[in-house]
Amino acid sequence: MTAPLLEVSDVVRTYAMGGLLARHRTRAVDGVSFHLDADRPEILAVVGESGSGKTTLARMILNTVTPTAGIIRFQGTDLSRIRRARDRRAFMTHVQPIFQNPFEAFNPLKPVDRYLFVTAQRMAGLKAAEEIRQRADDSLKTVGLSLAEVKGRFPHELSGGQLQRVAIARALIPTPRLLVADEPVSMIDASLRTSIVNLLRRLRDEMGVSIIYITHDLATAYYISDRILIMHRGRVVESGNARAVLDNPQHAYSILLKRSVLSPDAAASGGAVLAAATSRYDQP
Ligand SMILES: Nc1ncnc2c1ncn2[C@@H]1O[C@H](COP(=O)(O)OP(=O)(O)OP(=O)(O)O)[C@@H](O)[C@H]1O
Repeated sequence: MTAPLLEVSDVVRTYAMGGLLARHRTRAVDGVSFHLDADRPEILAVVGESGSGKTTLARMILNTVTPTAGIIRFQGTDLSRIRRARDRRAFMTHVQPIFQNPFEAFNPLKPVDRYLFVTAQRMAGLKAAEEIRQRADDSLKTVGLSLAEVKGRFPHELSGGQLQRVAIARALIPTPRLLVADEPVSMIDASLRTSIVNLLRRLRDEMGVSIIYITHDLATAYYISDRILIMHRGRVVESGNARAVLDNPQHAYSILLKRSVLSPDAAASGGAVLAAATSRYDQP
């Protein structure tokens, strides 16, 4: 039997909070379990308000934050057992991050093509200059750009949408099986969001890449995801087929989340309506 691509089992992450006298632990992620099949690429949306634990969960899957309890396995390997640099590199060829702000992901003083070349050398193990250039160009073409367009250009010479495409191209160079995309379109101009979101869908359909898509945005989650996890205070309160859950949420928090996000007031309030509504939900 093939091991799942990713198995997250009862994972917890706590952090110490407060000063010396009022020290307590907060459960950023509190007993989360799910898995991704190895033979069925999918987009899994993880949604929830700010502070619900989405980024902490993403970091544990990327193996940059260690769970306090529980196990995460990638292709059957327990991530806590990956210690040697060589094994870490091998893991990173399979699981790649996409971050929220592409301008923070690149050094402003380095031309962006350097990143692609270094990734092709270090992560994909390519040696010949022509092979490296070719892999960078192929990867850029997958995201609708080309090496000729970005060669020698610095991050500030590209739009946010173009730079996020370069970040995705870089992540694709080692031919990963899983992308962990944490709010990948929230800093991108609204007019360019759809093209990035469509790109994620194409990567699933044409390259067989699974994607964990972390977002506040229920509309794009509805549009591209196969499954959804709704998180609240570190826990998964509802999960299932994305359209079924969003069309007909069952859990009180999911109903509130949908209502708050979709109400006309919500767009104008920049999240204040959601925060107010969910804090009402939190009242005992
Ligand atoms: N390094 C840390 N030290 C202490 N507390 C942390 C740390 N990282 C996260 N937390 C806390 O854990 C909780 C979950 O945070 P997390 O960033 O995972 O949520 P999120 O859903 O990704 O929020 P956002 O959408 O705002 O990024 C929050 O209460 C946060 O303050």
